[in-house]
Amino acid sequence: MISLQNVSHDYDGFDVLREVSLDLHEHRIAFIGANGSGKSTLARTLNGLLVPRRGTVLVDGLDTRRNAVQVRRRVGFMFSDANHQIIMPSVAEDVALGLRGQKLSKLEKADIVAEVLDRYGLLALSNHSAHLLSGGQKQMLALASVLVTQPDILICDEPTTLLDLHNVQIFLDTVRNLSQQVILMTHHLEIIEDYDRAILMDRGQVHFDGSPQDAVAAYRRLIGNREKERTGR
Ligand SMILES: Nc1ncnc2c1ncn2[C@@H]1O[C@H](COP(=O)(O)OP(=O)(O)OP(=O)(O)O)[C@@H](O)[C@H]1O
Repeated sequence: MISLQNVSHDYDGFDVLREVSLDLHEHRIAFIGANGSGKSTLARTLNGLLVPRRGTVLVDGLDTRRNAVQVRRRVGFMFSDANHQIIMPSVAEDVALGLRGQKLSKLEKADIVAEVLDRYGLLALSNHSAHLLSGGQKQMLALASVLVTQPDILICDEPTTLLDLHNVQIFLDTVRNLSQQVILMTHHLEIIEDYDRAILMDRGQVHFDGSPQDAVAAYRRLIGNREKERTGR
């Protein structure tokens, strides 16, 4: 489980997260909220990519401030733009990178890579250039490359932003069937309907925490109120 305790962060004095405390234990949790509300910053604190200025993030009791390596092993991270994540020239090599350092023979690694590529519909593309894949294929590759490391928890920061409707569906179906805990940051409110919990962020704070339906309703009310403030009507 990930636990945030009084987490605050600022960029050069500009507060982005303010005293956020949450225990994240449900199987699938979504974070929603306006641009700049702090979702990506919060996402990056969950696997220690970012250590918050104040407060503590614990992953299964491990403090991200002191146990970065163990935390990264437990928590996989997917960026919205897979180009930030794909490192190796070929599809198979990129997935294999996740197995480096593991005590496995070349043959065992090749078998695992082939099995993972097959599971995510990429086997026929094994030897293709990873950077020449379509956007949807890149996203599936990024997912495969994270999941080959067998994380307990998967953080997805706006994973569907660059995908067309068909690839959104493929991505969602894939994620729906994962046994791992999934924590998703998104602007696509329709994709979180069957999530176990949704948290609405506003100006670096938790504004609402509950069911997806109630969170989306709270978001619409919030936007309505902000619009009234802005226009004075
Ligand atoms: N590396 C950075 N340096 C300075 N400011 C940053 C940095 N990253 C984010 N910010 C600022 O922090 C605030 C929160 O950004 P963040 O990306 O966490 O929000 P978000 O809810 O994910 O937004 P969006 O939905 O637009 O992706 C924004 O005002 C942003 O400009």
